[in-house]
Amino acid sequence: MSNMHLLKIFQSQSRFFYTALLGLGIINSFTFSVLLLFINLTIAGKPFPIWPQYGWLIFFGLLAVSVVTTKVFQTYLVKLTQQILYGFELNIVDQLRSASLSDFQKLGSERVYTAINDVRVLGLVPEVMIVIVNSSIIVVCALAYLCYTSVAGGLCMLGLMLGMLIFYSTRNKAIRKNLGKVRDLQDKYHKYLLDLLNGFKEVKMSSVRNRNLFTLFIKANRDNAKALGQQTAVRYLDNELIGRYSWYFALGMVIFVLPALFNMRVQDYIPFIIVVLYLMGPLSSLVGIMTHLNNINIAVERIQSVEKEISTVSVSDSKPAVLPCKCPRFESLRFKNICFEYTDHLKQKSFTVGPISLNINKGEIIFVTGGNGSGKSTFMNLLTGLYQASAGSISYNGHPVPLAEYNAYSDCFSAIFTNSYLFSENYDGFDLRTENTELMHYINMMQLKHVLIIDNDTKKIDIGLSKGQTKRLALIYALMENRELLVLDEWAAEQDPVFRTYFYEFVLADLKSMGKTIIAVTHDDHYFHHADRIIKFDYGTIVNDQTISKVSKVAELDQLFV
Ligand SMILES: Nc1ncnc2c1ncn2[C@@H]1O[C@H](COP(=O)(O)OP(=O)(O)OP(=O)(O)O)[C@@H](O)[C@H]1O
Repeated sequence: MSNMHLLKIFQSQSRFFYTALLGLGIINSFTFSVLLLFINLTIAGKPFPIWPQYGWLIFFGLLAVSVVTTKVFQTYLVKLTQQILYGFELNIVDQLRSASLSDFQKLGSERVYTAINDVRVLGLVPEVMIVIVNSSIIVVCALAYLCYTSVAGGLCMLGLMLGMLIFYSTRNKAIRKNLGKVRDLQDKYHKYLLDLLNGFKEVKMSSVRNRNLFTLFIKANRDNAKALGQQTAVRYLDNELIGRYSWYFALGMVIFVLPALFNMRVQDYIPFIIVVLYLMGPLSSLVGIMTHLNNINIAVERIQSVEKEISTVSVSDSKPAVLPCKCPRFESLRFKNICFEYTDHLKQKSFTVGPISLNINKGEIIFVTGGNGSGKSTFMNLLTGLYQASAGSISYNGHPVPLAEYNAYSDCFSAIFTNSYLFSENYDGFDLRTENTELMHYINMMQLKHVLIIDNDTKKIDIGLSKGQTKRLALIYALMENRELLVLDEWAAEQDPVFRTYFYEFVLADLKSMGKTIIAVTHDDHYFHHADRIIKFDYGTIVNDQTISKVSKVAELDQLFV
């Protein structure tokens, strides 16, 4: 990404950006030129050509104008940068929440963490931009002044600077490559950290795993990053060193070579010496700021690539047309030739689900069964609109559901997945007070009356539950969503035998009488006779879809589905 791109981002945030930049440029170039002229005239013992008696006033007046202009621009830039910085941050999260599940799974949380960290780097923009603008103006003014004094000398200096520019841009390319590698290492580092945090128990349970994770992955990664970081820092410092000393070299040329070459008198080459000295500060600032500029450019590049990846197939939040905000009463759901493919990192198909065709009717209790890896969870993700089918169509109450309405479609389901997650805050806005009779009814139903602690003040349920209890609380929350379609993925797997029997024999019937339609993935073949229908998956397709008559014997079911 070029620096121009960064400027474009600023212009897109504030349409006065280029104008402000130009204003600052004009005022400061005028100021710096006049200051340079003053210095040279004073040394040459000449008065200022306009209003010589008010020279001091012009000098300090211009300084004041330049300080005020830079201050105004600086403040404007800081505000703009913060706006862009927080905008980027929110945009990443905003796009993430509307991304499809498969995009999110492909992206990986570690990339998101690195991008969020990268956003912070943008805080350096005001400092970098002010240095670049002011220093470049001084360089241009000084060169122009030099050319005005002596064309040959000015061109010599210009040549020297161009040489330095080419030298820096060549070295900078190598540095940018290194910085890119450091960021890739950062992505991996975040991944290993997530492994350590999410798999803490597993890490503690094996000293080999524990040691390998640390030494072979985390430490090796950090060692690599350290080596690259050192190499980059040394290169930067070398650049600075070469830049500074080549300018001293230029000074030496001016003092010793120019006078001899062009047969100059002292007063002729004094302006050169002044200009060279005048340029030393800005040039070294420019070289010094390159580190930050590179970091900013790389950060923006990476943030934008993450944003682009997230936004490729993001589902819009726009108001649904077929499915209004509140889901219409459920009557039927139809899957027609639905297909889905997982792809590997080379975009090759790794597993295909479908074509799946089926109808689900109001009030049905459907058990979904099949071996490990047969496609049950993938089907559940397709059913709930979390995955978008590559072919086929879904109809809700006879109306086809377009891609743009998948969010609204998902809102028709309550779902508890195998690795269900309980949030730290009540994002659903549930009424979590003991006075809420509905809540208390569900708590009784889940036999958690003496386990859950409801804090009426904070309106929160204190969480510190076993796995089975957590799943029961998840079901309470799911029921409080008051949705007609309930999807459960191996919900009862963590329940004790007594509660499991109670769940299949009584809870399911209760939920059905409340008007729920239930689709549950289960391996609990002892309870298959509590379903109205059993769907069996194998190799990604439905191999059996059987309605269970109430008179069916458990033995018959065993033959059919096990
Ligand atoms: N995120 C993913 N990326 C790529 N392939 C996947 C992904 N998730 C699942 N698969 C593949 O899809 C196939 C079906 O997986 P799925 O999770 O749907 O099976 P399942 O029937 O639910 O299995 P289980 O009973 O073990 O939970 C598996 O072979 C798996 O390798």
